[in-house]
Amino acid sequence: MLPIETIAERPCFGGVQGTYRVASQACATPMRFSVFRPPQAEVRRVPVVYCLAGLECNEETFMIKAGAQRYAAEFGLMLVSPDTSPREVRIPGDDESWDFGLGAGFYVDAVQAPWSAHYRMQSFVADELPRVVAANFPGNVDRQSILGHSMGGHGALVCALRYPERYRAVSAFAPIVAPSQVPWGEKAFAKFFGDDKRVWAANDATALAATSVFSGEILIDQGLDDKFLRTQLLPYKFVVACEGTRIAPRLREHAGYDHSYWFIQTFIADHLRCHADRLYRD
Ligand SMILES: N[C@@H](CCC(=O)N[C@@H](CSC=O)C(=O)NCC(=O)O)C(=O)O
Repeated sequence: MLPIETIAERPCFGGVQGTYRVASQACATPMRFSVFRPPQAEVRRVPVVYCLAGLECNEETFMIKAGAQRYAAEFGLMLVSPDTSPREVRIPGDDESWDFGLGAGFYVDAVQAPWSAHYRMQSFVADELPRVVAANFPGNVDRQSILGHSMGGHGALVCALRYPERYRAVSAFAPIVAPSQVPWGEKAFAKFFGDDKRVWAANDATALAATSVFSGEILIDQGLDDKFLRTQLLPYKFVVACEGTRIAPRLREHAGYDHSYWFIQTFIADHLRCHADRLYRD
């Protein structure tokens, strides 16, 4: 059993928006997450979309800022958004910078001490959360998908490329696609993984593209006025890495849009419609 504590629940678009806490075995510390139950979940189990937020965010950021619930209610999708790092256990150095540690767990399983004791966000998202959802909510975890923004886009892509059998769809907003090659990722991976470049590659969407058996389209939206585009995100590297594979990135570039949730709000309906199409397909 994976019992949860309810922190708050409120009506939203005919469904319920809630924040919860679970004693995570993966992270060996309590973890928070939020869930939107659409109205359809009153009478049946509904497909589940995991929504991964970016640096400095928490389990509420995507739910409050993305404007996703209106569409999830329309399409019959449960939304699940985890916190972006452990918080109730502290590790020296976890708050020294905004792009590593607290609020910046990078959705990977650290292998290097001291981080490896608790920073196991990939196991939390890909293994444990589905079991938590199945045990406590009317979500159908045989029909799951995943999306994310920035660091969360990296997390979504890596989860889908590593575990394609678990997700029927994946998409991303302004994802970090090649963490091994950009400052945010280099800093985090050095601390989480040390020098073992095989572990780096196993957690890097651009490196994984050549070997993943994932097949299908991946919608990626990118604002062209995003201040992180040319230094941290580099979506074109992923597009090139997918050439000759069965992964089909559909990169849409949007003049004038930046890295913010205003950008995400603008295109979230397209993402959830794509996810619903695949989640409700036979
Ligand atoms: N403090 C930073 C900016 C942090 C930031 O922009 N975070 C993004 C995600 S970045 C990649 O993962 C975010 O989603 N923030 C929440 C929001 O509400 O916008 C700086 O100094 O630039």
